[in-house]
Amino acid sequence: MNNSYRTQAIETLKKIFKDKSYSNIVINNDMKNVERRFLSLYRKSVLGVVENLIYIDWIINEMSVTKTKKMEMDVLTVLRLAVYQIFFLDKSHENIVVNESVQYIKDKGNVRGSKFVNAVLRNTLRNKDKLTAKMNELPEDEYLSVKYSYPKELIIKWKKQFGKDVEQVLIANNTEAPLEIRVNTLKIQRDELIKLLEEKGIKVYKCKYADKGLVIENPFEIDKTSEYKDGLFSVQSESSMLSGQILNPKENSFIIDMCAAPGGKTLNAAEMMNNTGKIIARDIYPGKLKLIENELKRLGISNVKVEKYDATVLDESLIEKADYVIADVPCTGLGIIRRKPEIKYNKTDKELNDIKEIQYKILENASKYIKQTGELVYSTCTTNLEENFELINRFLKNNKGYALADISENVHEYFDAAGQGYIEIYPHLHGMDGFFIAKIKRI
Ligand SMILES: C[S@@+](CC[C@H](N)C(=O)[O-])C[C@H]1O[C@@H](n2cnc3c(N)ncnc32)[C@H](O)[C@@H]1O
Repeated sequence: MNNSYRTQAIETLKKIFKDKSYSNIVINNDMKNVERRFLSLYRKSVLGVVENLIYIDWIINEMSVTKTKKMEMDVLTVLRLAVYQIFFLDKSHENIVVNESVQYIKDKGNVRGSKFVNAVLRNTLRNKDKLTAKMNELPEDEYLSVKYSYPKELIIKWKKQFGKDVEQVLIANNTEAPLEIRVNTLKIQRDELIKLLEEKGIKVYKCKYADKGLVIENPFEIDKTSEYKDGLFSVQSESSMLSGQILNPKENSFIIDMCAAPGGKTLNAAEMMNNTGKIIARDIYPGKLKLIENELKRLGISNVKVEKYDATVLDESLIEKADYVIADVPCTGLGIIRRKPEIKYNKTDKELNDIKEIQYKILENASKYIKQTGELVYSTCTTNLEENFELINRFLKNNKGYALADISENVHEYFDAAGQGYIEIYPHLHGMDGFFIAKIKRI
């Protein structure tokens, strides 16, 4: 091992914890400072700490009189990284991990801190088996919370929702998500792209549920390939692709995408319409809209107009104008913990209540934009019922002119509720990101 990647990993972790930045964004940004041969260890270690934070802090608090809440940020972060590596990575490196961690704090001029780190980590190494045994004896909710690193409130909530499957749910949400890509059918067909990628030694197979999707088995730096630069595909999760498959827009339609950035669903719809018709792609954050504009050029799409707009404000000029509306609303993100593990620690009840009201308002506005023959797809990347079926139900009760539309033909035979107009996707059942997708029509 080598200390240089450790220094960067600690800096990255500090940004994630102190500034509450998304791990995937910070990692992608900081990766350039890490030697190529350490990239995989760097990424795995940073994500591993975030994913197993409650477990790690429980171990540190068992082994130290000074508790994690009282520790200096540098010392705490070094300990978190080392404890992760001691418990989750190759055993043979344990002593190197301790030595490098102690050295890191010493190099900062903190001799007392380095002695403390040494004592906690040596103590941890000596007591590893005892600690695991003690963890296994914790009362059930606490055990699940510590072992899989989810706040206790979420364990209690999910026990109510998933019953005896809760442990499977926790495990599935801690499992690394596959990298999926969407074939740009304006430029190439799926079988042809498979051939091109395989010729380069990139192993791919077809997604089970998404007709335009491929799973990349050995995903590193896929965006450096000429196929990516030529716009033959985009990175998009299979669940997100299904939302387009459910929308299934006809050529020459007019679509409003109310929460469009970074553009996955807009771009998929544009490809499905064969670059005909028109899509207005809106988002409240102008910085994120630039991402869509860049993608339009790369993919060769010309039927999209990008606009900054707040979806909670009704746009009178668009009432009953759209053939389709996409309302891919901001949400708690509890379905994408596999990709952004910090999501499990961040949400409060107040935030949830605020977000539900925003979602409801966006849905209400969306419903006003569709023509009499139009269709609206509402989606979230959360498994939280309050943001999903319950929200749709509330809307339908308050708005008698609307109903759920049968989508069973769009998702083949796989989802029971598709005939009733919606699907619920779960990592533990489908191996995909947790999503809710519903199609609503006027009646
Ligand atoms: C789930 S993401 C959309 C993902 C996107 N549809 C895609 O497939 O790539 C939700 C988006 O809603 C945007 N957003 C949040 N509040 C908004 C508002 N009031 N009006 C419009 N967009 C909003 C966020 O910036 C975020 O990009």
